[in-house]
Amino acid sequence: MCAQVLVIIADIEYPILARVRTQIEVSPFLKLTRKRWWMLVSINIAFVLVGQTAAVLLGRFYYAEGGTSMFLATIVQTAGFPILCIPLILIPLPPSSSPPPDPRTKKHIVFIYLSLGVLLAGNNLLYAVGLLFLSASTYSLICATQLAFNAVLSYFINNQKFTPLILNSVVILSFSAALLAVNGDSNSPAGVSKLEYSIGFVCTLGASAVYALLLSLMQLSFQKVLKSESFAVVMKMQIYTSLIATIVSIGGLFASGQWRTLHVEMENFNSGPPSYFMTLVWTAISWQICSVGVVGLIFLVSSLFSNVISTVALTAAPIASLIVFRETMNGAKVIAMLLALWGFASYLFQNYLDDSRTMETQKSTETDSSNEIRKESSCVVSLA
Ligand SMILES: Nc1nc2[nH]cnc2c(=O)[nH]1
Repeated sequence: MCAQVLVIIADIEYPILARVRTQIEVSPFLKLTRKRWWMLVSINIAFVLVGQTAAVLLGRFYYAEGGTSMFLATIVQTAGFPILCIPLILIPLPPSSSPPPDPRTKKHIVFIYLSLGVLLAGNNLLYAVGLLFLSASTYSLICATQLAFNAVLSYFINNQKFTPLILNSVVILSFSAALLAVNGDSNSPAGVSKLEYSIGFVCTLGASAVYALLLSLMQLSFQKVLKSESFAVVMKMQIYTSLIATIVSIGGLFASGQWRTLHVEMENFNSGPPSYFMTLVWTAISWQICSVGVVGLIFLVSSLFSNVISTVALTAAPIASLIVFRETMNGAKVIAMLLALWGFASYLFQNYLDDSRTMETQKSTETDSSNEIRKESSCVVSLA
């Protein structure tokens, strides 16, 4: 899951513009000029866009070339997690101001990592089954519903507000998925039956829902137990949950007996064993590049922005798969894509409104308090 922690989600309470201002002007940790800030944001957007698109296409390529192991396709989504230690080591962290957790809290933290790690493994297995039966374009467009699930779940779990614009975005993204459900897909992988298409659709939709649930639960853990959303804490959450998910997925590979056929699968891979190996390695690397971008955007801008970018990036996969797999965009897919973009726009516009309101309030509070100070100092002057 590229975005697992990642998209720790829709913190509408941290509006984008307000956060941008705060990060640039106030944070001594980031101390960025506006130009450098924009450069870093652009680099991280590129990481998400390239990492996620490459990972989805490579995942489809693995199946298209004769790969059959859903568990192997699950493992590669998290197995590259040691790469995440690089930014954790390279980026200097400010000394922690909070006391170390007591033994009870430590137990809770271990429980959180374990349960979220297991949920993440299940989530990645659902994604792997979805991609087995669907074309890359249909798969990606269904994944875009994660934003709608996110809006609904964060209303119940994270007390996020649900406005008419958010409702509009949920309804439109649901229409987009429904259109793909009833329309079928002329680009479905060879030999996929109607029933298998339905299984692929349901698993991908289920994965998008579980992904949104993971994000909301992670945000809840940061607020209630970890009591921090610092760079190190978020990175550690990403690393430990990926470690657990990788162990669980490897367990699944052995329990299912799929490991016995891996050797044959590699020998029979259409483009040869070296290509088999490189496909898996680069899928794992691509998911981690995407993860670095998602976490980077959370810190540079906000988790909401990060979530929206990774969802918008999903619409790049259908375009890329036109070129790579010669898939075609039929009318239904084009309309589904336009609906998805409309859904994102509606979601973003709500955040823009929240931002503007927060900045207005901030400005008037600042003006009020500077007037207060002026009044007080004139008082002091007159008293003197
Ligand atoms: N981990 C993960 N995240 C995704 N987000 C969209 N598609 C996927 C996927 O296949 N795996």
